[in-house]
Amino acid sequence: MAGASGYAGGEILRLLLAHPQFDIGAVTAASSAGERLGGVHPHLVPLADRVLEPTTVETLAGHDVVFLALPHGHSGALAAQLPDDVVVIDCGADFRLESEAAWTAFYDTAYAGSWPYGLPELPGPAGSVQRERLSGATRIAVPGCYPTGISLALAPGFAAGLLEARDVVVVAASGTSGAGKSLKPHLLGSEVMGSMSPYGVGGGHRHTPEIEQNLSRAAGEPVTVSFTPTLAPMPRGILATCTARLREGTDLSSVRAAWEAAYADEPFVHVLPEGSWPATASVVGSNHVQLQVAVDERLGRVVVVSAIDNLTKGTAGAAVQCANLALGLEETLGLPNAGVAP
Ligand SMILES: NC(=O)C1=CN([C@@H]2O[C@H](COP(=O)(O)OP(=O)(O)OC[C@H]3O[C@@H](n4cnc5c(N)ncnc54)[C@H](OP(=O)(O)O)[C@@H]3O)[C@@H](O)[C@H]2O)C=CC1
Ligand SMILES: CC(=O)N[C@@H](CCC(=O)OP(=O)(O)O)C(=O)O
Repeated sequence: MAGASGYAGGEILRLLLAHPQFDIGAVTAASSAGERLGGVHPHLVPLADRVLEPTTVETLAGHDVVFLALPHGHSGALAAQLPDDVVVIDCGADFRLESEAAWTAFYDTAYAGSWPYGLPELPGPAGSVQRERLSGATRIAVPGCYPTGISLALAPGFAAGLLEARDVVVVAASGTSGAGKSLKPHLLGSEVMGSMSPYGVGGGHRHTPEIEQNLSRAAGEPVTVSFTPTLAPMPRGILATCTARLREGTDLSSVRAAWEAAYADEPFVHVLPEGSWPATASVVGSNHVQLQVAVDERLGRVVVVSAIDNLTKGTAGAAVQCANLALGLEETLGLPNAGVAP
């Protein structure tokens, strides 16, 4: 586990502790190398006396599966030196985008290429689903947290041909752990508590091309998205409100039918019963995604709300789910099936 001292790495370790088929090997870090894991993640009691090692190819070699939870730009060089038959699951953005032009427009490191995209439930064209590309893969790029909730919310409508490809608008609120654990002035408690604030406004957030890539694949034509993230005063969770224009003649019953059909057999994605709405508190600590759909008949728009835990389904849960698929294990193995409340 590389990046074990970070938020995503800590969550992957929490899930692996409950996984019946994994033994945890080396745990690595950067500035925390040499420290006890219990010092940085006191909640991971069974691993408290493990010592964090430096993140090098030598410490990661010899494992069947390597999880990378490093800052952007650090995964490519490490992965390139690991044998091809080692399963590498990368939580960073480095291998998510298929378009070099999109990467260059939103990131300041060199384009590294793309790996199979680790969102198994993502509906594609003609009844396809992303999981088909993940079984047996040895390199998988875990999605960003916002793209997970937003893509799952809207893709069924595009795959079913119910939505127009323009004028898609998304506003999403994230808990502060989405930004990682390093010190950032805008994340100080006194700045965040009791306040919500937007950032990346005006189409500048780097998750925009990732969301567009996913929805364009589902639609079979280019989809453009206006995406505005906001920061919410909570440690975990993302609530995304996504709206798009319905094609002429599409009503609520055909919308519900399309979304329910897309996720009918999915263990982790749930279209809630009519009248119930997703809430971050309902999914914290679990690998579940909650969705609800509505139709604004006056404006001819669909409104889809999704809730995920950014650290579980939004990162670590997806990483373990993808590792299960890569290894041919049961996809749900070791993943938290119930959240914590209140
Ligand atoms: N937080 C979230 O909700 C999500 C995160 N991700 C992605 O997961 C990855 C990790 O994020 P997160 O855990 O939040 O970040 P954190 O800042 O919490 O952790 C970063 C980790 O990377 C290590 N690290 C820092 N610099 C280097 C370096 N130069 N070389 C090797 N290791 C280094 C840190 O070690 P040390 O502490 O010892 O310096 C730490 O273990 C990122 O790519 C992020 O985008 C993806 C989806 C959601
Ligand atoms: C609240 C917050 O700051 N969230 C992060 C998203 C975290 C994530 O999923 O992103 P990557 O893996 O793509 O870095 C952000 O907006 O940059």
